[in-house]
Amino acid sequence: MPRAGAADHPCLGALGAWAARHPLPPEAAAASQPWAVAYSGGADSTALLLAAQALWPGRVQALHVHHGLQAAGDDFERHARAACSRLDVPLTVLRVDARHAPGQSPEDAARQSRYRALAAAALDAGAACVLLGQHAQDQAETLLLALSRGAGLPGLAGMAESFERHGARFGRPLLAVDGQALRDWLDGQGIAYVVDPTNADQRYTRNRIRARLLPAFAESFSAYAQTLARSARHAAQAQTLLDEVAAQDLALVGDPPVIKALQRLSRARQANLLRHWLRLHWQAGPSEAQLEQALEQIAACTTRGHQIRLKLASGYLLRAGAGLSYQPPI
Ligand SMILES: Nc1ncnc2c1ncn2[C@@H]1O[C@H](COP(=O)(O)OP(=O)(O)OP(=O)(O)O)[C@@H](O)[C@H]1O
Repeated sequence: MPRAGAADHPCLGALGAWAARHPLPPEAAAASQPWAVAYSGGADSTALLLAAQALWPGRVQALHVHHGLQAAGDDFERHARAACSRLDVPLTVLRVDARHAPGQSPEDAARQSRYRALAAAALDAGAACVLLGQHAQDQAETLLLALSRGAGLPGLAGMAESFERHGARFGRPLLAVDGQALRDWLDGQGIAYVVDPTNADQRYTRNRIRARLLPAFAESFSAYAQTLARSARHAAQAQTLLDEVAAQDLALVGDPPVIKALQRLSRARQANLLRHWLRLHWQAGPSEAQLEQALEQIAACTTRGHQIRLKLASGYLLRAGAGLSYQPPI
């Protein structure tokens, strides 16, 4: 791989700026903890791996997940091994069982098991953070996907540039980097990467958005990736405020919420509190119709004998004495 640390690498600036915005905790920085890069072998994570290696030589580890789902998985692993050996970057290959449960989408199952495996491997390796390769067009797709599903603010906030999952820290330093610029750079350098054949499968909504919607957007609004990203940041900021209000309200009405105290809040604050409460303890997200029903029931709950039992997300909201309780699915 020629000129791996080239100064014109389109991800270098973004990675450095991201690291400055999200400094490592002092003990991690002092111990020179390694950075883990989630390396699929595709263009985005290849560019990220090269940028990380250029910025922190000798402190980068690659993590490659073999999902065991498609025949091409073995080729991806072979490619990852060869590329990391050329770059002199230590690589850990993680084999996961990504089969989906009934009712779960295959992509979601693969994503869940991937994050779990990456987090466990990063903790094992003592890595400070796992870096992911999503770029500006991925963020735009995420936003359009959220809009197409009628998502609320958490969905419209798009992908976070730093978050914690399964006890590990993750980062997405390339969210403002143009995907085409990154691929052009790799091609110009003669750096090979794999192309996942399922990315072209138009049965997936995300792929249809990428293949049809984004080109149409780009034709009419050349700065669409930046403007959509700005909208995502506004939504994320508003969601942070709503979470703060919900946390204050929850402290006021009790956890689990006392019905009489809940009824004293405005309907919008009740809805915000219930969403927050369900997400906080059970990562559950009720539909708009379910939430409306819950609010009706809470408003009608003015006598001792009034029972509440209704489906909320995939569990049940119940009345338990003076308060609410939630029964998650078994
Ligand atoms: N099999 C994998 N092993 C390790 N990391 C992965 C794997 N698949 C995805 N990732 C990480 O998650 C990010 C987003 O994944 P997604 O499936 O959206 O992208 P991708 O098309 O695989 O991207 P890339 O071009 O980097 O391969 C990737 O950039 C990479 O950092």
